[in-house]
Amino acid sequence: MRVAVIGAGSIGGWVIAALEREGLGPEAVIVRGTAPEGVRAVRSVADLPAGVTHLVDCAGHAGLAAHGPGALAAGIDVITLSLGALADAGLARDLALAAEAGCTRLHLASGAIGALDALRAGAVGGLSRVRYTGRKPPAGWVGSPAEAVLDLSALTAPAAHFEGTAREAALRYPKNANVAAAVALAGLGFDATQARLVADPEAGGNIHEIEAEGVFGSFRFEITGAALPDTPRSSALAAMSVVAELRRLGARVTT
Ligand SMILES: NC(=O)C1=CN([C@@H]2O[C@H](COP(=O)(O)OP(=O)(O)OC[C@H]3O[C@@H](n4cnc5c(N)ncnc54)[C@H](OP(=O)(O)O)[C@@H]3O)[C@@H](O)[C@H]2O)C=CC1
Ligand SMILES: O=C([O-])CC(=O)C(=O)O
Repeated sequence: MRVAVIGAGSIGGWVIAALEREGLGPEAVIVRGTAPEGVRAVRSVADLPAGVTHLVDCAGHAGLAAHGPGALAAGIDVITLSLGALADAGLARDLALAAEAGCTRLHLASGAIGALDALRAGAVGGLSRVRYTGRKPPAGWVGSPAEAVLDLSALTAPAAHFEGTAREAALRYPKNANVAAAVALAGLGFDATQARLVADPEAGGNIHEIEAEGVFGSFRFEITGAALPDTPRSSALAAMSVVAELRRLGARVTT
């Protein structure tokens, strides 16, 4: 396994350091601006060193759109955290066609949520209702459409700023609603999955909740994720899930 990364922001920086600890390079990092010291910075898939087998996308929707199809078509598997980008049907189709052409796979990291395995299994028997609620402290919504409906700095009680389908959430909140997309893709799909996004001054972290019902029964899952040290927006678990996915892909016995 020879690994490269797209993006050296909050998650990318954590992942690069973790890959070094795991003995997995990275061989190179695709960046737009400057790269952290000690890594080989490149601008595009074409500049990657020969022999890279896996490209880890930590750059958000724009990074996946810019580099995902090219990597997949060139024979490089892609592991992404930008699941919400798949709410754009055109990009989802391009990625699938590129993977087909390159005999590769696009792997969706579990990101900041869990219980996707139960949703995937439940979907086989039939799901009747899946609802996702994402709750972050106000600072976690800075730079998102929440700012148009709430005064985040003055909030004293929890306030919902979005209610709709997972597709709308993923498209409108590209930096904040990838978990809504993960829940949708594992379960009822983008249009039948309900999503609710809340700014909560009392939240002790990034809280993600799934309520699911179906032939299998029902479950409720909730996780309070600690944010990465340099951003209140992104959960550390999202960065960890990329490395977990690489470990899974490299194992003979997979969980
Ligand atoms: N699935 C999940 O659970 C989660 C998914 N995410 C996704 O991960 C993304 C990254 O999060 P985070 O690290 O906190 O965000 P940051 O803004 O800290 O980092 C994003 C980095 O990607 C770079 N980038 C953007 N576009 C490109 C490109 N085309 N080519 C190369 N680099 C690019 C940015 O560069 P520049 O500085 O030049 O803009 C920036 O350095 C989020 O936007 C979100 O979509 C986040 C949290 C959870
Ligand atoms: O990191 C998180 O807690 C979730 C997040 O931003 C996303 O779903 O895009």
